[in-house]
Amino acid sequence: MRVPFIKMHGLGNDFVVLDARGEGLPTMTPSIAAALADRRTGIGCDQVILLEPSETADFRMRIFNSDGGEVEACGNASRAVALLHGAEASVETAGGTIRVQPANGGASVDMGVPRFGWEEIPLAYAMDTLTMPVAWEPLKNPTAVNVGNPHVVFFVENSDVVQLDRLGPEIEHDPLFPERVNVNVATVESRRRICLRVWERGAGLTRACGTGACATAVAAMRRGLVEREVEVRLPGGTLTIAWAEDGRITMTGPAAEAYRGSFEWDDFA
Ligand SMILES: N[C@@H](CCC[C@H](N)C(=O)O)C(=O)O
Repeated sequence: MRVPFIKMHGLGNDFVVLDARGEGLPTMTPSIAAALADRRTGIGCDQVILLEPSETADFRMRIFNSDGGEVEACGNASRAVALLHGAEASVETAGGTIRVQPANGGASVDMGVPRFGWEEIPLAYAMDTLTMPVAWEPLKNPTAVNVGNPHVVFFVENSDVVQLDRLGPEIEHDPLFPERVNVNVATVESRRRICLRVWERGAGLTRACGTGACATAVAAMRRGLVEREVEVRLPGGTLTIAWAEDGRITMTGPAAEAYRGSFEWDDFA
């Protein structure tokens, strides 16, 4: 079966989008997703995004990391699919229903309400999630936030010098995080600006992580370090994150279509 795909990205965090809202596809599996995502032998991307019909929202978005694991949320892909859909829509994800609105070559996304309970992150055992009593070498006392998916956020003096390629996988796989975790290292530059690098669970270092930006902004707001609306600068560009009094997070930023193509399903199955 020949399957069309759309290559998209949000701030350089790139996706292979398969639109199965009309015609269905054979069953997606972790090994097919990993094979498609492979940059040497597949199409290559950080996440494979599968759009399907939904019974509760305008459509459903399924997210597979480049290691093949299916996960709950992806901020940058939410903006990309908003652009593809071309109109305001509710989107069912495994992390909850979000609302997307295309705007100025990108989109605004209502990412829902963050959760802070240790069992909601989830952590392996009870502890304060605002200032966690844990450390991995220079990375100390992070904040844990679940924004549909699990994040841990370290505030450091200079995020550029952190060995995230070495410490990221160690923290991601620490038994403290039974579902693994996305690892954010952030420097607060002013009350309206944060600089961020992210080691993504199941994908490694990426140019940008939308949910990481949301988790980091909310963590900094909870600590009183920044205002309720901030710019988060990532290696691939900048997102605006606002946390409203009603508890909901809005993420705004660019997204783009790179090219369209097709592949033979059996070559990856
Ligand atoms: N790139 C994404 C996050 C993708 C999922 C993440 N790696 C996880 O495993 O939770 C984003 O922009 O949020």
